[in-house]
Amino acid sequence: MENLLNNIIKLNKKYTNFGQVASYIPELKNANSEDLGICIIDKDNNIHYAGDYKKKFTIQSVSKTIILAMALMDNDWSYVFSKVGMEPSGDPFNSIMKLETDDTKKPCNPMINAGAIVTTSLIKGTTLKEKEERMLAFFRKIAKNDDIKINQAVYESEKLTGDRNRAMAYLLKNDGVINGDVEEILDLYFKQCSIEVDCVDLARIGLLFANYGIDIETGERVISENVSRMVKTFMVTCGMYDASGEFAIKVGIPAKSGVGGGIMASVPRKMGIGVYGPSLDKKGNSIAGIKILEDLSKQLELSIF
Ligand SMILES: NC(=O)CC[C@H](N)C(=O)O
Repeated sequence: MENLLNNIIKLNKKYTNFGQVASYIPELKNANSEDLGICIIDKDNNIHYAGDYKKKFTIQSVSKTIILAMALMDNDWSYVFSKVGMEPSGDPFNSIMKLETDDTKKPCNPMINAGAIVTTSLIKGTTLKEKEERMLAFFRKIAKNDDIKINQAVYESEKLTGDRNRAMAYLLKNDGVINGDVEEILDLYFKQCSIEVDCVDLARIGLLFANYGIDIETGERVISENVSRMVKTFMVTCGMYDASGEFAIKVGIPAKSGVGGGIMASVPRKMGIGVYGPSLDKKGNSIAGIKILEDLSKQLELSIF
């Protein structure tokens, strides 16, 4: 397995030259565009890795899966889906357009920024501090890593430059889709995106979703079967934004990307995969990361279709 992973990294390294690291969040520009790493944890708890699997990066939009799970655990599902839809948008992750043109005024799905701002607004807690603590505790629990924390520099950079997200959030408040203090909701959203992880953390979380919410080591049910299923389904239909269709054809694994360069993938009943490659394609997905997953899926026959 280690040979296979090392080979896949070697073969696909060249693709890092064809993309660019995200720059619209200034702090993300500091990433090394040539980094590429992978970690796999299978259902028997075997762990395999290659490349820059230990490099830390911010989770960014991969967090949307986890926050969705929390929102579904904290609220009635019908309430959650009265505020956010279940359909792919076909638009870029930060698009604002359909918030105006859709009759419902609710975001198409929880994997685009507008939808994630809604799920973030549904996290329970009496104060912002309590919500942040609950969120961090949940991330630490599902990644089985107590050292997980927020990257303060990225958080501040996002907060300073996140006016597009701010615009969406105010529009959502105006339309009654989110309630409460918009700046507080945004603060929590920027914090969740700035949580620092590595490939091992993403593989571990991916495995939990792959295993329908049961911790393989302890047997504890951490997330319900239905919520795990819903999250994986959103990963298939919307996880790679407006590249989800092509990704389903070529890779065929539920996956979620982030502009920090991470991709978390969940192969049902088999394994969790964490990939890191901060050089992104035009749609904001790790350019070499997708190639790695494509090769891996072919070689290990991982497509769910
Ligand atoms: N695609 C992403 O990873 C986007 C997340 C980023 N924090 C944003 O809100 O723009």
